[in-house]
Amino acid sequence: MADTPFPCSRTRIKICGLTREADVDAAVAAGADALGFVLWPGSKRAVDEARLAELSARVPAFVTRVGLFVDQEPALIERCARHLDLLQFHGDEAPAFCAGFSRPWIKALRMREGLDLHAAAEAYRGAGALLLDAYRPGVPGGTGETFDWSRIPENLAKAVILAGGLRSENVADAIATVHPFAVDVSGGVEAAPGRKDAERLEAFIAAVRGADAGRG
Ligand SMILES: O=C(O)c1ccccc1N[C@@H]1O[C@H](COP(=O)(O)O)[C@@H](O)[C@H]1O
Repeated sequence: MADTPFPCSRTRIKICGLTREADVDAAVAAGADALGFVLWPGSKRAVDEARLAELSARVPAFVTRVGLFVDQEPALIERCARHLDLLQFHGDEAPAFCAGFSRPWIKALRMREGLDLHAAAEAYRGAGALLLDAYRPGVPGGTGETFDWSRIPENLAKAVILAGGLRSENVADAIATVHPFAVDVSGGVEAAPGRKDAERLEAFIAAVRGADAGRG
């Protein structure tokens, strides 16, 4: 097992951007640990509050329901929280804002040049983890792009959820390089935006499990 502050023999897997019942069922059946629902209306994968309630009701116990928000209204976030286990803040939310709700939270950081991850880990010390995503100007996330994984220090004081352009073909390399606590995928398991592909989902989860088995 890697010598990191958050060693884990089983990399947790979050499947994000679910919009359909069949995809929720497929992700649960394939063994996902967490399911993400995008509440930001600018996304091609957006669901509204009513749809969130329907989809989250299908999720069995011990699978974490995560709501993704981008600089949104506190009242909306708190209403959605009723159907969620964890909040994912994917915009420019300040630490105090993220901490102001009735659920635990994680903070997404886009890996723009010059980002000091140690400073961010200290600033967002109330987060359950930091989710690291690719940076593309003007786009808050879900770009399907990777970033230079070697920029992630091994001794970060927060658990890392690695995101950004992951797919079954590159996730084993990503795990070997970063030793993340969890991986997060959206576009890499889709047939089209918001429509997951059961075969790609299964291949992704098998690739993660294969990488875990190879770590010894
Ligand atoms: O999925 C979206 O549309 C989205 C919109 C705004 C912010 C984040 C979004 N998605 C998240 O981005 C990462 C990486 O996604 P991908 O695997 O590269 O497609 C992941 O956390 C998505 O949930």
